[in-house]
Amino acid sequence: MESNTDWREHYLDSVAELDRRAAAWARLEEGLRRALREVALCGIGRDPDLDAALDRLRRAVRGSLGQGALEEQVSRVSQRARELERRGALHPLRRHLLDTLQRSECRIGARKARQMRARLDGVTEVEALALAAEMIEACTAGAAQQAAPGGGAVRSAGSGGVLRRLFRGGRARDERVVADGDGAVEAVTPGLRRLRRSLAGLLRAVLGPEEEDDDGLGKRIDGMAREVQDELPELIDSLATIASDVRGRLEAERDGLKRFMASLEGRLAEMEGLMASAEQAERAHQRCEADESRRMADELAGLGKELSRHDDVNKLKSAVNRHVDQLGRQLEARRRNEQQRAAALEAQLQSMRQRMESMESETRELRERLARAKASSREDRLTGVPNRRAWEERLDYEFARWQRHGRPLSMVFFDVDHFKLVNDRLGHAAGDQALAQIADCIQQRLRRSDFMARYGGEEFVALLPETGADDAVTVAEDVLQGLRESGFDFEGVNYSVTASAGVAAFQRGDGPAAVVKRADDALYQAKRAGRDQVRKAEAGRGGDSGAPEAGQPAAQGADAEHDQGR
Ligand SMILES: Nc1nc2c(ncn2[C@@H]2O[C@H](COP(=O)(O)OP(=O)(O)OP(=O)(O)O)[C@@H](O)[C@H]2O)c(=O)[nH]1
Repeated sequence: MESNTDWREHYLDSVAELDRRAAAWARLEEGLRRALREVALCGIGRDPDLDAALDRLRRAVRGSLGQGALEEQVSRVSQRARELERRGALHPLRRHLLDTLQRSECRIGARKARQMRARLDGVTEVEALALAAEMIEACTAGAAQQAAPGGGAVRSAGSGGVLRRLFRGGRARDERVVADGDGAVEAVTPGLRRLRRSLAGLLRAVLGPEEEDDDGLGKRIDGMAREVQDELPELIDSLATIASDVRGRLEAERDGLKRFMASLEGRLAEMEGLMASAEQAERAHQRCEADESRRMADELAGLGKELSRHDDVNKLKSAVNRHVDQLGRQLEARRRNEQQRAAALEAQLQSMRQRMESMESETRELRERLARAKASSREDRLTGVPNRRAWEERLDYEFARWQRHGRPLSMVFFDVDHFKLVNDRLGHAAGDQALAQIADCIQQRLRRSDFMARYGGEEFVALLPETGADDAVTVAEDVLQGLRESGFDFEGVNYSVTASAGVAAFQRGDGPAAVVKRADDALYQAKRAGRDQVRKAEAGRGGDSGAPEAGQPAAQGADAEHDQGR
């Protein structure tokens, strides 16, 4: 019985022991499952402590350690994994800060960046934010140092003109940014955009808006900047050359005008002097004449006295002779004086006449120069057709006429198709020649009463008075046909070229800006429809007759639209 009881207890103990072990293994298995889940969640290689714990766990699982040690390793791995999981929300912030640090290393300095990177390990959210603030401060300090005269980038950029140095300084920084990775390419674009803006500003400041508009230089530079980003330093240099040429020309004009004004003042002063001396001479002459007259009167009085005093004829004769001689001498002297005075007056008159003539011719020349300058400020230098400024003036004029008379008025925009390819394939010089020939071709196909201008770049615009939308479409089609037939010549070879056109007629209530927009939209439609064709703007309010209703104001709301531009 005893032995039976012992055996049963022993058996039950064994079962209990097995149950305990099974439960322990189940716990361990559960622990391992959890650990593996968490490890999978966290990802291997994310953290040195976790990697070490995983290593120890791997060794424990391989069996060299006892169960207690195994459990301990599992619990360490899960604890570390849980910690990492808890800080998971920080990861994007940390990664972002690390990226930023890497990109900004050149500004912050390698040592400081290394220190900051070390501090990023295991930081809390608040600490990370504090670190970000510190980073911003360090970057700003770095930038300020670089911007300072003789600072970093500018100093290392070498010689070759202020603009070139500035740009190279900027580009060197940008290049470093590009080298940092794909996302950083974004950082270059705003830089270039800023640069283009600065170029446009520079252009406007140096040339003035009129010069810029003259040949669409601003637009051209923008296009070129986009195309040849790498060649921007050269572009800036050529821009600086153009600017200094134009400024030189303007300064020469101003100096010429100054010189003319100075010489005009000199001439006027000279003439004033001549007039004053003529007046003086006249006064002296009058004094002389008065003296002479007095002397002659004295002589005559003396003669009278002699006549009454002398009874003796001989004495009387000699006295009369004396007086007559004296009077004769006085008259002779007076005649000589008169002759001299007449000669002096003639000389003065002659010199004044010469001065007047030279002043007239200089004034005429100046007037012509001013007229030429005025005309050239309204002419596109590249193509010789009116420029944007002339266009604005003519548009105002034709718009006012249209408002007054209400006769049809249409606008056509022409844009050369794929013009970029001409530049790309044949070079900019060919592009320039093509534009001049295209402008000529358009002008040839228009009436003399029409007005055509270069709107900018490869875009031209025409105003067709007394022409409704449908007739304007016919004219535009004729122009496109002309371009198709003539193409353009470059270095003895004829190349084909086409253009697209958008037509819009003035409608009741229109201001110029509304018509410009409709014609431009129509041009866009022509481009979208495959180019080399004309599109007419949809007739909006009031039909497309082009004529305001009799007695109605033609341009309701036009004033508001008028200055908006495109
Ligand atoms: N040679 C030269 N090129 C110019 C001038 N003004 C603008 N361009 C160029 O004209 C081209 C216009 O290109 P885009 O605006 O892309 O138009 P496009 O190639 O004509 O194409 P679509 O208008 O869509 O048919 C750019 O390459 C400008 O550099 C200029 O005065 N001379």
